[in-house]
Amino acid sequence: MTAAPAPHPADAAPRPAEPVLEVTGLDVHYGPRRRRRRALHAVSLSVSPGETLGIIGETGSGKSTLARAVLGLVRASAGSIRVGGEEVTAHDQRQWRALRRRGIVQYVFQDPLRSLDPDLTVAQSLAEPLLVRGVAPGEAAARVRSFLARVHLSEELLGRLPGELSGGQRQRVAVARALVTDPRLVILDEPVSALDSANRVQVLEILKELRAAGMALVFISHDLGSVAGTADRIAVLYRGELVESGATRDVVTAPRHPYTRLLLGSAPTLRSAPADRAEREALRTLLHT
Ligand SMILES: Nc1ncnc2c1ncn2[C@@H]1O[C@H](COP(=O)(O)OP(=O)(O)OP(=O)(O)O)[C@@H](O)[C@H]1O
Repeated sequence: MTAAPAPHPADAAPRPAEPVLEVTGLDVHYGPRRRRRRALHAVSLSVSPGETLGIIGETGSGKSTLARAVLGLVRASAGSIRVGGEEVTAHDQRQWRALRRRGIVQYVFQDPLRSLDPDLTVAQSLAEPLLVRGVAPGEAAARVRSFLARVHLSEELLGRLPGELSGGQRQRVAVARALVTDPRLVILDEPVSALDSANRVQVLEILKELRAAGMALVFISHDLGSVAGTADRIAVLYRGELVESGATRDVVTAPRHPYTRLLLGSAPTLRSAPADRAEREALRTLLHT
């Protein structure tokens, strides 16, 4: 009997890419020991290269805490976080700074003034992450110009301070700053919530281009409508726990958890028929008492 021929490498099933972000059983608490309050419990998720994970939840559900934990700004009290294959859960501040300097993970917050130094011009803000990584000033300036084009901003803005830009321009500069180091993972915490609809559409288009370029994005929002058009998958946070996650289409068309149905009911444009008012009231009572 002859052995079956070894499969040709081209026939072998493609191996799934290693996740850029892997969070397993994450707990985060705030406050001193005696008055500790749990903000996240048993949160597990992963994001692969080129994938956008949307995280939605109402105010206080723990979205920003999750972003902060993944950026090393708050400590996990249980569970693990891996970024770019590196176990980072027990990293101290020095190790986190080193990881952030390597530019593997970047962030964009709702308020661009939190990501941008008000005393640095656009050119300085965009060049800074490159200079920190040892890129020569001439090359940094050239890369800054190319990134400005990528976020559809004119070179005329390079000499301006953040306070001399419109809100939409500021947010696009913050997005460009997050991109200059060519990160593998970008955490976006409510990146379009403060923008008018024209700027919102522009930033969402930019995010789609990034995803197409292979970046992994975590897009956090209280607004399912903003996330649904961009995310491949959606995870729903409720009172610090992930209550549902799945392909965006499945979560939007066939939500399993009552809280997800409630969120969908608040975003009627996503479904042809808005949720019935009485049903929504009943869900609210169920969830909030
Ligand atoms: N620094 C802090 N100290 C103590 N408690 C905090 C702190 N930051 C957040 N919390 C609490 O942790 C919980 C989760 O807050 P978090 O900011 O992560 O929610 P969120 O979903 O991002 O809300 P929002 O949409 O309003 O920003 C809330 O109960 C909040 O009051």
